[in-house]
Amino acid sequence: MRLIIRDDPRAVGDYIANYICKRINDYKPTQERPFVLGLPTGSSPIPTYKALIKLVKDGKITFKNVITFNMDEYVGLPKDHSESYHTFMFREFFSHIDIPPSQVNILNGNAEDLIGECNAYEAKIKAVGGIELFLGGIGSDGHIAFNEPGSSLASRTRIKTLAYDTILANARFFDNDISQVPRMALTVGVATVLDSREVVVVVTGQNKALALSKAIEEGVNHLWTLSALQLHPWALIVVDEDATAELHVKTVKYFRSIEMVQEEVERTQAELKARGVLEAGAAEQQVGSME
Ligand SMILES: N[C@@H]1[C@@H](O)[C@H](O)[C@@H](COP(=O)(O)O)O[C@@H]1O
Repeated sequence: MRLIIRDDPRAVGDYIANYICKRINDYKPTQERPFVLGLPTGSSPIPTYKALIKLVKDGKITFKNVITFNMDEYVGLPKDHSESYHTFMFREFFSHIDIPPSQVNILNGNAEDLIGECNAYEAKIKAVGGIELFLGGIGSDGHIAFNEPGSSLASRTRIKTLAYDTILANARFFDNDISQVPRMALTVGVATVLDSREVVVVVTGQNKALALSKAIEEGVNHLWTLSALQLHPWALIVVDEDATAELHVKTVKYFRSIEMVQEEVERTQAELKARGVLEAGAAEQQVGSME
């Protein structure tokens, strides 16, 4: 696992957007071989979405050959409700980029057969070849998607009852009225996220600091579902300074030193490539660090 620390949420968003942009461009997606991207909702990914929109507008990236799968959706909230994740995604991201709406996948929390909906979602992910990169966020109790504390780390897309803490946290989007917050959601499982070839998670704000420390400084534990990322071969967590508040100083120093060495390696590789000592492909392969 790699941990990248930036000053504030905006710098975190810029870092992740550039990272995703590079991944998609290096993949060279086509209609026959699209890039499959998993996406979250929440306030934390908004700076990333803003930065990605700018990259699209500046012509640095296109989403024409990208297929997306969202992490979760409330059960029973009308699709066009201002706080449905469907509305959120189009308002904050999809309406501003060039992705064909037919390539956007979001769970239907109003399906007649909710279990069938979840199973079909898993099947569709499989049918398009699996998710290349899953971008995620976390709740303050460490949940990834809506995998609340106690979720099975082997879980798949399913119906989930929300934790009271999450209902309280999300009440800010429902006029601070807890009674308006849906009690259930459809969510991809922890194993669905772990199945993707790469996972990138955004964690910003002091209210996520405890969850971050539990997830990276302690063992894999279903009470902090983000900790399952320790089992993934290619995971990256990008955080702001505030989110590091509960980490040991030595943890922060360690991950900073790794980033420094990684940058040095990348610089050397780029220089060798420029001088024709290394072949282009070889340089990229060596630099793509997996933990
Ligand atoms: N289901 C979503 C999660 O996917 C998201 O990570 C979390 C954090 O939201 P925020 O980024 O607003 O703190 O909110 C909800 O619970």
